[in-house]
Amino acid sequence: MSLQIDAVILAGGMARRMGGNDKGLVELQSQPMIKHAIDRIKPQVREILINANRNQTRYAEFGYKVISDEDSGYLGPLAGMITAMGQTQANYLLVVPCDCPLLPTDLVERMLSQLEIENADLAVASDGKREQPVVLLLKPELRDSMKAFLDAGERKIDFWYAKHNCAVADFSDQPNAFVNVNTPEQKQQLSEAIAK
Ligand SMILES: Nc1nc2c(ncn2[C@@H]2O[C@H](COP(=O)(O)OP(=O)(O)OP(=O)(O)O)[C@@H](O)[C@H]2O)c(=O)[nH]1
Ligand SMILES: [Mg+2]
Repeated sequence: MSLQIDAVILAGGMARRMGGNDKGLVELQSQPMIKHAIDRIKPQVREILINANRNQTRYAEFGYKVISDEDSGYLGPLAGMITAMGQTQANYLLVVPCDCPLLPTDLVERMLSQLEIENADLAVASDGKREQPVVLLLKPELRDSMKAFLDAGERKIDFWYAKHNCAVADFSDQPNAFVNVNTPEQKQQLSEAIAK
């Protein structure tokens, strides 16, 4: 039986730098930002879960299951990840944010390959300069470890994955794939770059 991989798209943040507007629904090139991420990820996984803490009805219109953080205190991205880890029955869970519209089309393939080469528990993507802590491929069994970390009051993802055997998947050949849209200015810049 081949490996099953599901994805969660994190859209559960407060998006303060976007003026509090729900970032996944903010439009880029006439499409909600999350739709760009869905289009990149859909061909690469079995099922998509959308993680959102508001506008759940609107997110459901994309046709995927919408899940909200088990802990509704806006604890950060780990809160969305742990919720999704408890819902998937797949062998691996891909985690991506809703605000990276140009994600690699070979993201899963390369993350899984690096994870297997290193016999690791999870993989994190790197653009060659920086690790992308919200772009992860992980085993759902890591849920207990993440729970203990959150229960201890810890919030930083990179501190959590440093406790595990974590492979780094190198995407330095496509550094723009992880361009992150956090502000209206960044949205405008990306819009102009795509139009060129
Ligand atoms: N489920 C969940 N996801 C979150 C939470 N906070 C951030 N995220 C997600 O994590 C990813 C990276 O977070 P940021 O880009 O910093 O997003 P943000 O916190 O909404 O934005 P700022 O308030 O401007 O920092 C995004 O996909 C967010 O939707 C949270 O409390 N719960
Ligand atoms: Mg961001």
